[in-house]
Amino acid sequence: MTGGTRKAPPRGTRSGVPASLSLDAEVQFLKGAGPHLASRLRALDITQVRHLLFHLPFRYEDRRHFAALHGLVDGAEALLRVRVDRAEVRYTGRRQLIVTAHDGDDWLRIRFFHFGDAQTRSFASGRWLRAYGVVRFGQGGAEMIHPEYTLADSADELRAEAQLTPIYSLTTGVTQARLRGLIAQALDIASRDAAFAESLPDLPQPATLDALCAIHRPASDVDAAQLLAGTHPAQLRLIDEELLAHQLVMRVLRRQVRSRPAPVIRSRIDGMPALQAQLGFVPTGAQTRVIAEVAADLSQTRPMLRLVQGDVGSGKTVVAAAAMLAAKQAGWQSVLMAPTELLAEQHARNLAQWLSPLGVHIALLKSGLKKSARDATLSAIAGGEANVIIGTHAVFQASVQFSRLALVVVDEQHRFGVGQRLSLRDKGPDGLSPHQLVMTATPIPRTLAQTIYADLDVSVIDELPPGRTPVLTVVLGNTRRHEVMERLRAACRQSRQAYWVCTLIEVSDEVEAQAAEAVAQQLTEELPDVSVGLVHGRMKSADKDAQMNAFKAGEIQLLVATTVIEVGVDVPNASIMVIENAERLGLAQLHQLRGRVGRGSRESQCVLMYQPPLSDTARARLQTMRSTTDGFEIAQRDLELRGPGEILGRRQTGLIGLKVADPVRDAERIPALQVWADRWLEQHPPLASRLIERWVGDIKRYGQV
Ligand SMILES: Nc1ncnc2c1ncn2[C@@H]1O[C@H](COP(=O)(O)OP(=O)(O)OP(=O)(O)O)[C@@H](O)[C@H]1O
Repeated sequence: MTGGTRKAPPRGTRSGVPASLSLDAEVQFLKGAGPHLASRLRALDITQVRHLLFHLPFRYEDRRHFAALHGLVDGAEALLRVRVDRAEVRYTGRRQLIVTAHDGDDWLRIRFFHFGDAQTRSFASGRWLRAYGVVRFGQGGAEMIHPEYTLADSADELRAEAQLTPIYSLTTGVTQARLRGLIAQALDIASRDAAFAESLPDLPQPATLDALCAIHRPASDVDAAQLLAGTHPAQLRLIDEELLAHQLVMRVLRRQVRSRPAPVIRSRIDGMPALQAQLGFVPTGAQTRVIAEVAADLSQTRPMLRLVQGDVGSGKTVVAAAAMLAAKQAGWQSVLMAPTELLAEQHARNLAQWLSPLGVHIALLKSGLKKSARDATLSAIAGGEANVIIGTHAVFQASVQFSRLALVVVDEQHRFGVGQRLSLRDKGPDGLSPHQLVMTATPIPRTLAQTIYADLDVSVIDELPPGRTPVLTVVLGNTRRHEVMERLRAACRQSRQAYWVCTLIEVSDEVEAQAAEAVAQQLTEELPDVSVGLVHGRMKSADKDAQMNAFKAGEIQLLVATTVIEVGVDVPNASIMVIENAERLGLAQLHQLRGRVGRGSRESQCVLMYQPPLSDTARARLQTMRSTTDGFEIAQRDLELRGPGEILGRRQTGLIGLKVADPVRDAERIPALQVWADRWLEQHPPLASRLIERWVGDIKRYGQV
């Protein structure tokens, strides 16, 4: 069934879902699903039926009325009903099919660049066409490129939709219609679930399930303006629920972690002169201050829970290095957990360079190690010879036994779940709970950080290392791709190094990898005198490693990459970054990517290429990137520009893995929620734990709320 295109069935209508299915069931058991679809859905973090409920539309399309061409503004999305006048194939630059049609008053040109003969013939003169897409007004009048369309022989056969059409983020092999059908089943299952019938105090109406239905299947009389702006009561209800659950879980987490004693590490930053000698630079004032804050925490008898916030390239790794050195000197082990293997390897390289000469034994745990090598590493960790252990979340598999773990450093916390953070408590020896240091490059104002990360104390590195020249950013349409290549050729001749980042909207490593391979191939052909490398998420770790090492060593001059390099990759000699389809990325992601250059003293450039035509928001985003390199300013602009587009259900790229709420946008709602959170913990612990379970997952096994 397709919930979005028909009038919504009343809540509770059976969509043919087996009565035995619960919200915890795996999605593969839903009608029409199966293991294959289920494996695809995993890319969207959907494994259980309940996850579908909270996979919310990130925007809506309004196809409820046919628009008149003369009332439209440039760049508007519109549903049109027009009559075909003629269709012809032309060669103007590119082979294209141009369909000319009119809506009674004005003319519209529709262009297709990919088309077949049958399609060309289908646009017979006099037929009616229903088209949905972006309308552009150029010199030749109104125009649509590749709209979604339906043809009919009479106008009456073409109707508008009864409701707003929800649009979900997708992955390969999963269409909007498919997802809508699955979500409709999930809503039916939820309507039989007792937990959803429970009324929750404090929170405003509508109740959760009604809110979910209103969002997934908006009624025909919904206040569309509110829904499109993300201010509908149903949306606000979910935002409040999620923020409340978040406040609750942060409180529980802090209480639980700090209920145990911690290893006491007295360091007085003794290791610093020795460390400084290894670094080859003097830490900035901000780094020194934050290192002192961390050292003070480590000397306490309760575990540290500290967030270190610093803009891209501000030098957070140095803080981690100082803390881990202090732990080693006091006879303890540390773990550094990175979000990707690529970063784990890079940290291992950097830290080995700084810390190995000081007698610190570093162990890198990565996938694909031969059994004998892995066993040797595991036994060095269990036996205590390894002082610093680096890896992805795999460092906390059951097979990894620590000897004296006292400090866990988590790089980029939003990829690390709350339950996992809580479980760290059990990893220390003799009932001691290790200290936790979280590092993030997400710039948010300090006061807000303290509210959002209610479980953490916050330190900010608000100073960049000296001698950095700001990155010069240029914005170019991809018709000028050739020029960009010429520039790269010239730059590589001067022994400069560059990244070329391929981006796609689709959430799929596979497609992204293919695109990157194709670009690498093309660049190799067009720039025969430049050595081109390639890294993407589907490569074997050893191959990625080899490419990164070669890039770092300067043997590769131009590194084609997917957004795997977004977080944290550090090659100071790389001074040019080209980002393809930059208009598709959010500001935060562009800022992270651009942060990969401008890390050395050389003047750096970032070329943002886009596929015209640009929407107004995309244009404003790219303009922001051109005008500033300050992460806080960019975050502020990001918020202003977000507008009615991406409202709910963005992928969890945000700060702390929230699905619906945006703590920066929704900041003013938080104070009330903090009061409720305290009250719920005191008066309604079972409700608190159920709300946490609904939004965050099962943390009960780690202790009582
Ligand atoms: N005080 C300093 N003076 C000079 N260079 C520094 C200083 N601190 C760090 N660096 C260098 O700056 C680069 C960036 O440091 P680091 O990788 O720790 O940044 P980061 O804060 O983790 O950035 P990102 O969030 O982008 O990963 C590294 O090459 C590092 O060696």
